[in-house]
Amino acid sequence: MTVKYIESSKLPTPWGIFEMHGFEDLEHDKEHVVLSMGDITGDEPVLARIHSECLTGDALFSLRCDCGAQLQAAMHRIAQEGRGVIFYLRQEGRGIGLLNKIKAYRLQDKGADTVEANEQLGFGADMRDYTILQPMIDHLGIKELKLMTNNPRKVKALQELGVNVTERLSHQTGRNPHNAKYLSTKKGKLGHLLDHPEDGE
Ligand SMILES: Nc1nc2c(ncn2[C@@H]2O[C@H](COP(=O)(O)OP(=O)(O)OP(=O)(O)O)[C@@H](O)[C@H]2O)c(=O)[nH]1
Ligand SMILES: [Zn+2]
Repeated sequence: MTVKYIESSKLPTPWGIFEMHGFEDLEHDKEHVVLSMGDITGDEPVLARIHSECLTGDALFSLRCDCGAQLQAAMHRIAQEGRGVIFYLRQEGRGIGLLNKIKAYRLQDKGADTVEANEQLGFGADMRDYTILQPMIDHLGIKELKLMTNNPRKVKALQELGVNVTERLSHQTGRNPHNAKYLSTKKGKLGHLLDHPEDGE
């Protein structure tokens, strides 16, 4: 197995006290973190967020995307329910890494959209690989997920890997004037299910 469980500790947050589990991903040389609350084993599907690292949005308050708001909303929803899990996967920039994301942002500053920018740099629109999830899910004893996401391709990718997603829960938040075009592109080119009227049909 290339993903190894290391240790767990408490993580107090503004929304409640989570349990934080650290995993080492030997294949990709990454350290992943899972936050859980309540008993996530058992037959009842677990409220879950599979969140891809976004240093700019999650930690630096960037308004270019909706990641930070989605992360906070997920923590809030889980705390309200008292049971759930957040996989914080170190797949920065949809898998291209932070420095390439900055290059992509530079191209977007000059007019490209988020997909065109990746392509101009020689990457696919979405380079993420979710195979790392299975060992973490198995270790934590999770059977089924109800997933907070607007991305149906994420649900499909997980189901193809054998991860049981029973339900997709819409997770729309964090829209602002700086990310409106970005969200429209996610809807138009990446198939995200967003229902703001400005995002078109
Ligand atoms: N390459 C690239 N990555 C970006 C850009 N904006 C955000 N990201 C990354 O996109 C990832 C989040 O993916 P999103 O497409 O926003 O959302 P998702 O995870 O597919 O879907 P949701 O579950 O609905 O959030 C994070 O790793 C961000 O760092 C961008 O313009 N270019
Ligand atoms: Zn982001």
